[in-house]
Amino acid sequence: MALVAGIDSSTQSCKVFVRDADSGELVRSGRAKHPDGTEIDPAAWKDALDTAVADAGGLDDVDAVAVGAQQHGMVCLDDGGDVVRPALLWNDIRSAASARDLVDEVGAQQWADAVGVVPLASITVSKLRWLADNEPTNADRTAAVCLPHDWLSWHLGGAGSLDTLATDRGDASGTGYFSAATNTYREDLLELGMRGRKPRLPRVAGPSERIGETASGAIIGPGTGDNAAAALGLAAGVGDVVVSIGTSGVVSAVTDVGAADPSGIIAGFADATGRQLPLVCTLNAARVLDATASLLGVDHDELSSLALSTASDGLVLVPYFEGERTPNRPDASGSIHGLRLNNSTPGHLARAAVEGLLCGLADGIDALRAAGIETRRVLLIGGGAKSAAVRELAPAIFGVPVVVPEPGEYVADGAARQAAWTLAGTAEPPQWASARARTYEADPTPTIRERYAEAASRP
Ligand SMILES: Nc1ncnc2c1ncn2[C@@H]1O[C@H](COP(=O)(O)OP(=O)(O)O)[C@@H](O)[C@H]1O
Ligand SMILES: O=C(CO)[C@@H](O)[C@H](O)COP(=O)(O)O
Repeated sequence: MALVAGIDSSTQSCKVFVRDADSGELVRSGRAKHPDGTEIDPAAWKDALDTAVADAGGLDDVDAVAVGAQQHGMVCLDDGGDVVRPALLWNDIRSAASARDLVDEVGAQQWADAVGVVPLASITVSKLRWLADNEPTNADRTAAVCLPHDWLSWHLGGAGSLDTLATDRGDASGTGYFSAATNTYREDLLELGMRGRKPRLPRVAGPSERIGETASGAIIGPGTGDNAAAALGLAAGVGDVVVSIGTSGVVSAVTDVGAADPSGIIAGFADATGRQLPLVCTLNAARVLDATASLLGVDHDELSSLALSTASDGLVLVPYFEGERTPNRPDASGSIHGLRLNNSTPGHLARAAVEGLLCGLADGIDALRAAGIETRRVLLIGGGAKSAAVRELAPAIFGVPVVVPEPGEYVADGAARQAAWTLAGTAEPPQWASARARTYEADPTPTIRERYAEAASRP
C-alpha cells in the first residue's frame, strides 16, 4: 500500500494527514500549534511541522508528500538561504498604506488586468513595498522572496540553493506579481514593489510536478495555498462555493474563467489543477466566535447554544475586530448596533456574533454571483464549521443550501491528494471517495442581511 502525506500549515496550526494513495483512506494524523501573532519566524512553522510529523508517526514510510499553507506570507531569504526577518503574514495590516500607494501608482483596473489582484495589505507585493520603505537594509539583503508553502517544501527537500525554490500557480497567484491568466510572473510589478530591487522568485511548477525528495526518499509535490488545497481536497465542482471559516473567512469557487475585479473584492487567484479560483477573503472569521465566547465567559458549545436559543431581535455585530480586508477597511474596529433593554442579553450577543460573521461571508457569495459564477450550494469547512449555530444559521443567511462535510482537515486532504497525483503521474488527480456530509436548508432571512448592511456601511 503506497502512502501519501498532506500538510496544512495554516495560521493557527500545522496538521499532517497520512492517507492511502489509491483509496484516500485515512491512516494516521498529527498536529501542532503555531505561535500567535502576525509576524512569525518561519522556524516556528518548521518546528510545528516536525512536531506534527512526529505526532503522525513520522513520514519514513510515506511515498509522497505535499504542503498546503496560509497564502501571501512574505518570506525573505538572503544569499545563503537564511530568513532576513520574521515573515509578515496575510493578516498583518501594517502594509495597508503601501498597498494604497501601489494602487495609486498603477491604477486599480491596471492591477486587476495585469495580475487579477488589486493590492491590499494582505497581498505579498504590498508587504514587499512596506519592507522597501521601512527596512531598506533588509530589502537590500533579500536575495529571494517566497511564500510559507514554498519555504516549507524547500526545507522538506533539504533547503539546497535558492535555485531549487519552487511554488505552484495557486499560491503564486496571491503574490500580486504573478498572472493566473497568462501563468507568468510580472517581474516589473515585483520590482515596483521592491523599489527597483529584483529578488529571485521560486520556479512555478506544474500542478502535479515533482519538485524534490525528502531525506527518506518521498517525492515532494508542488504544494499550494491553503484555499486551493481545500478546493482540491473537497473535489469542488461547478456550482460549489467553498466557504471556509478559519482565522480568515473565505468564499471561493473553481472556475474556468478568472477574475479581474478592479473593486478588489474578488481576487483572481488560481486553483491547484490548472483552473481558476476567484476568491473573497475576510480577516474576521472563527476568531469572532473565539472573542465573543471569551467576552461572555463561555466555551464554543455554550456560545452556540446561546445563539440558537435566542431569536434575532435587532442587535447587529459588525465583526471588524482586526480591521477588515473585504471590504477594505484595515483601520476599522468591531461595533455593536441596535442595543435595547430587551436585547441586552448574552443570547442576543451570541446570535449577533454568528449572524455578523455569516453576513460578511454572504456578501462574498453575492459578489461571486454578481460576477456570473454559479452558486448552487455552499460547502462549509474550517474550525468555525464545528459550531452548530454557524451550521444551522448559515443557509438562511447565505440563501443557498449549505453542505457540511464531516469534521476534517480539507486543506491537508487536498495536499495529500496532490501528493498522490504527483506519485501516480496521471493526467488527473486520483478519485477518492467524498467525505460524508449533512445538508442544511432554510428559507432566506433578508432582514438580517439588510440590518447588517446598514450597520456595516456606517463609518
Ligand atoms: N466548536 C467550535 N466553534 C467555533 N469555533 C471553533 C470551534 N472549534 C474551533 N474553533 C475555532 O476555529 C479556529 C481554527 O480553525 P482552523 O480552520 O483550523 O483555522 P486556521 O486554518 O486559520 O488555522 C480557531 O479560532 C478555533 O477557536
Ligand atoms: O489570505 C488568505 C486568502 O487570500 C487566507 O485565507 C490565508 O490563506 C489564511 O488562511 P487560514 O489560515 O485562515 O485558513
